[in-house]
Amino acid sequence: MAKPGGDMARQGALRLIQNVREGRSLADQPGALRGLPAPEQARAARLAAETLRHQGRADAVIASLVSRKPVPQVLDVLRLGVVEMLELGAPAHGVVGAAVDLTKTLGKRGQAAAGMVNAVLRKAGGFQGWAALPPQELPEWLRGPLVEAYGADVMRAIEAAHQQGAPLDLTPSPGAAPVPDAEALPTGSWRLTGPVQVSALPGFDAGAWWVQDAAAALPARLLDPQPGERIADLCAAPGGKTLQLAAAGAEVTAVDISEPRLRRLRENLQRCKLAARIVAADVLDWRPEAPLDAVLLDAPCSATGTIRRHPDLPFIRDGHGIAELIELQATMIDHALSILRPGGRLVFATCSLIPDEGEVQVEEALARHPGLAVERPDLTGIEPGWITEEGGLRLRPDFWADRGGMDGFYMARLRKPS
Ligand SMILES: C[S@@+](CC[C@H](N)C(=O)[O-])C[C@H]1O[C@@H](n2cnc3c(N)ncnc32)[C@H](O)[C@@H]1O
Repeated sequence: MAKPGGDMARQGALRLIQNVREGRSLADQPGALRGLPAPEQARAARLAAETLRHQGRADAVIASLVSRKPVPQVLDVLRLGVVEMLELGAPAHGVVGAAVDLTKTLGKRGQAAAGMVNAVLRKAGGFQGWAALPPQELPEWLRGPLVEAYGADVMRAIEAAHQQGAPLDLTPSPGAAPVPDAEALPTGSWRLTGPVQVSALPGFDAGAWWVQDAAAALPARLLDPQPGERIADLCAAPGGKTLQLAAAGAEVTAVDISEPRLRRLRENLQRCKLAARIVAADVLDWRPEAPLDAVLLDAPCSATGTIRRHPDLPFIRDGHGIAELIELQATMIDHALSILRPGGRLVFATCSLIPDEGEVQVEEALARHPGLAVERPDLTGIEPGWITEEGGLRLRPDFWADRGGMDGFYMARLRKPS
């Protein structure tokens, strides 16, 4: 039986990690922490995420201290302990004792390994050079294509950015009062670093801002919504971009296939006192009554630009399904163009680092649609080096490294011929 406090959180974290090993994302385990008090749930979630984020470095420390690789569950207990001590700064004595107790809960193999866990973690607590160990590498299915696209140096810089994690970015409503201690980023987002309780920040209840990564805020800015324009936000939930379009005064229809995610979109609109028409549908089945002025398509993708927020992603995916997503994105682009008025504009965006889900999609759309043109981004705060050959915007986690990075994203603004 776990003792209250840290032990409950450690046991919860181990459960979360073991579910990740079975292919379930950290965000999709509603029952795993049931029964734990809220603070312990938060500790468990953080511990699991940080252990996965730093797994490569933890494994290097463990490998230097064992003669034989421990069985998987025991290895995860060791990883938790190493990360808690060396990354999160927890005192060794508490961590070692708790890890030994946790190991003993793992059946016969755990009982047999308890002495080894004790010895390894005692030594690991004094390990020198943690900060200098190379960051967790991406798995080969993703690393290979990214090295090919960006080169080995950029790959290492992206992995270093994943190791740093992500700050909290906010998108302000027009005229919102600044949040104390938030850094105003060049592109207009606000950034807070360190632990933050979002609902306790000034302006939360009034809906003066919403949480949105600085990179994720750029597709709506690139669309340049105007008051009264009829705009569809396709694949809209949970609605960060819908809020931006509505705040600009556009007449927005938000379309998404997921009812639960649309519920969050509805709550976000309510909190921010903004309005949009909400449609639960497959975007490929949805057509507006009349052609639209503009469409924002934030297409489903590999989400490989969000690993600093979701360090479990490399462990639960293996590259399968990306070819189907690429095909779906192309079909969605064609559909989005078909519901635009002549001269209307489409912003295509994905939170992916893979060029086949970004630059290549736009090149192929231009080849399929004679007269379609890309309009080069001209946004406050972006850097010229982020603009790609075909005229899109490629954002990477290693950009703004001294400011805390940004999610990986691709976006381009396409103009339908008049
Ligand atoms: C990248 S997320 C969108 C994020 C959102 N644009 C925002 O800024 O908050 C992709 C969304 O696509 C939706 N989706 C996936 N396939 C879809 C389809 N065929 N039709 C409509 N929505 C779809 C998912 O439910 C998910 O909410």
